[in-house]
Amino acid sequence: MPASAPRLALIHTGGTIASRPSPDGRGLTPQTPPELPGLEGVRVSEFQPFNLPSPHVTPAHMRQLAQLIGELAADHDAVVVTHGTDTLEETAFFLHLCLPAAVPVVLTGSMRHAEEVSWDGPGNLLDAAQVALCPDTAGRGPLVVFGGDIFDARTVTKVHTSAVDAFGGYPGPIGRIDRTPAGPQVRYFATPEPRPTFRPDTLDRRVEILYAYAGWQGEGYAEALSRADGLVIAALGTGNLPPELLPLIEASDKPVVLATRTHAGPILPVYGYAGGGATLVAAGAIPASFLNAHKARLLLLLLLSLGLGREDVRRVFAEGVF
Ligand SMILES: NC(=O)C[C@H](N)C(=O)O
Repeated sequence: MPASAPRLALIHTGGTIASRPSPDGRGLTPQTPPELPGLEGVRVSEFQPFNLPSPHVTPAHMRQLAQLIGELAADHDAVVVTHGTDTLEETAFFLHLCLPAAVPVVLTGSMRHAEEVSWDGPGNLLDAAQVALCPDTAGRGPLVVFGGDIFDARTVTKVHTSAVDAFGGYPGPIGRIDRTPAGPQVRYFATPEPRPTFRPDTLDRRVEILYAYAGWQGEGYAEALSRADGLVIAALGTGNLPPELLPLIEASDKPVVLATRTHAGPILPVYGYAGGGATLVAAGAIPASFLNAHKARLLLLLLLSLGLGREDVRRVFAEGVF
């Protein structure tokens, strides 16, 4: 292979793309990482920092991955990460927040395992590698490629528990890869925006998520707030809550971020009834903009770990530059 051949780092972390039925008959478990099919003229180096089902992945693993990618970026042109789909969007967003956009990083996974007829692992992996190596991908930072669609780490979300097209998210893919007889065709529909990185030395803060529902009177709120350094609430609609939550939020001195449990759309503090978004924001709550609750949690975790206070946290969420 010529010395000028592109260098790709392939990082395996587990998930269904590495899974098979376990020999003890208990069900699927991560075992062997997938092989990258049909990519000629590329020098591929493989790494496996851990081999986990993605429900076992924590922010500490995400940080470990960010550090590894930071090291590999010095002598690789692009990075692909295989990952379980359940928390893939969280790892993608964490990497998006921590890594400079100059490093092309593409995450992918599969919804079917290697012993199923419709295994989607090899196709997704090849797509991810080709997107990562595509010159137009440079400067976009971590992306997710699944089913030929290319997603922004901020907006991508798992939208189906079992379908092969498991990823979506408002306002949809930012690009697409298709295979043609002439080779892969990658098209982008959006241009990247400049953004800062958030890189604390340690992840030593605790952020919990509470999920709002009709009739919630704040059960669990005080306990969560006493344990945590900040809370995210998956609130109703544009960021509204039952009236009982208003005095609880008013009395909180720790950051309380409002996301929505609705699958798309921003937090807008417009309603003035007790518990309406306008009253919650006046009481100190911080709107999460378009981020879902689990991504807002990661941003809040990084900001608190950087030592930011409530007003600086509010400013970062309000500016929306992340
Ligand atoms: N399709 C998958 O990868 C789901 C699996 N439970 C995981 O996230 O590890």
